[in-house]
Amino acid sequence: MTDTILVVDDDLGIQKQLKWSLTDYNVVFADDHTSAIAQLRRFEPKVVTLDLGLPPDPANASEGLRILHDIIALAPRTKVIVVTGNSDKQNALKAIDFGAYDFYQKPIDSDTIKLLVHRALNLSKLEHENSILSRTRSGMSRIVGNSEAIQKVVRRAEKIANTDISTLLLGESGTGKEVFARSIHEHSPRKDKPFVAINCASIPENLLESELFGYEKGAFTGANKTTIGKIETAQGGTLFLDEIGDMPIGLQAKMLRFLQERVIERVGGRNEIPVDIRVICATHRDLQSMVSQETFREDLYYRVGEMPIMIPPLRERDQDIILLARTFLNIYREEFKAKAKSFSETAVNAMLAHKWPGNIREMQNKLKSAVIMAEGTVIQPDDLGLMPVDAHDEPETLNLREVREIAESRAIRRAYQKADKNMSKTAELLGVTRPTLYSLIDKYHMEDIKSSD
Ligand SMILES: Nc1ncnc2c1ncn2[C@@H]1O[C@H](COP(=O)(O)OP(=O)(O)OP(=O)(O)O)[C@@H](O)[C@H]1O
Repeated sequence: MTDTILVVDDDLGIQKQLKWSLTDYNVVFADDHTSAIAQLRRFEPKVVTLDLGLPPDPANASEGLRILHDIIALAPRTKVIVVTGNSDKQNALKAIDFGAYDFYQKPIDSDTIKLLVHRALNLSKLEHENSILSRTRSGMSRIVGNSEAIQKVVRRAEKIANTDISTLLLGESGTGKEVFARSIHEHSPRKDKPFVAINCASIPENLLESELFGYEKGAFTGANKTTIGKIETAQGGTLFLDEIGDMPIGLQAKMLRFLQERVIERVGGRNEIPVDIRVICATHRDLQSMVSQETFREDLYYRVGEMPIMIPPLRERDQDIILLARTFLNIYREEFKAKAKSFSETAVNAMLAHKWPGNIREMQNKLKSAVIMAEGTVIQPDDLGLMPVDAHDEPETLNLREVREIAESRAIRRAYQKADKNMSKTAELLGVTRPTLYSLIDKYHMEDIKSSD
């Protein structure tokens, strides 16, 4: 989409000259305070060039500075390049003091002004991306995600990080349970102590007990020396028990005792060893139904699940799909020195339509191979191993009202992603006004779509 530049100047000659210099952009004009503010509101330009010498006070810069002041107050991220007469350095510096991005002295030279605008625009885009990232990365910096769903989970995790409550992370494989466990640890008072993770599903049943609790010399054949287990290794810190649903029923009673009494005994040992550990568990299984099938102890279930946190699957986090894809694209591009820089529109649509059964892990894998395989700078659905979204994706219903509703809500989502979540741009892409867009969002209950303007 072409970026809009607002030129505030009352000199028609200069307006024309700037229009010709800035052909890569959509240039809009204003010639006084009222029209400048109206255009600012209407087009939300990232860059404004502003002549300081405007009527009714062309000789002094008072009107120009007033406009500058109001632009910065209304849209503080806008980069304003002030244009001054060639002997008016003092006002130029005053403008910089007021918050202008740069100044430029007449006469106007096409190449220079082009370069200035280009740089200002780049900076504005970078700042915008950074602000998204910092919003996304506020607090729990490992967790990339802008959707309301993930932000809610982050807030919940941040709150409990300070406590010692046993947390149970629930969610499909690859949704980020381990990332959350680490983040909780890093935000807890135990952060300088060890974070020890153990996957209960990946260790054979007969070894899991000694792996967790350790063993005394001579406890069994091959136990040549006393060895401490994962629980003792985590002393003072956090123990992450992944796939707790796969813990053998025989070991569950011993786990319960450790969680209740905070003491352990090594295998073959007789001494009770006190432990001070925070425990975080995770599982993709339905523990509640395991309890009813008696494959998971009810008392242990209540003990590990004092505070459950449900991490939503990626397919329910539309907004995060593109943000994560861009994040991984940048990481892998750098890592593999690849030339892929962006996604084609069909690739974006294919990613939004894909169900992501493997969640974020699947996205990492797809992005890695796409970055390596892409022939050009633009990643296509094929590079991602995805089918382009086409007519086969039609809704099953034949009810015209429903068909229309499905098509409309899909179009709103796509426009919103394409417009980088800017509501004015989303409305513009859809060819509706902002109020109409808001009423459609209400009508289709798309509460996750919010203004980031
Ligand atoms: N919100 C996120 N932001 C960035 N990377 C993420 C996020 N969530 C997960 N990841 C990455 O995705 C991968 C899978 O995450 P993780 O191992 O935490 O998932 P999991 O739910 O524990 O999976 P499993 O149940 O299969 O063990 C990891 O490489 C992790 O770094």
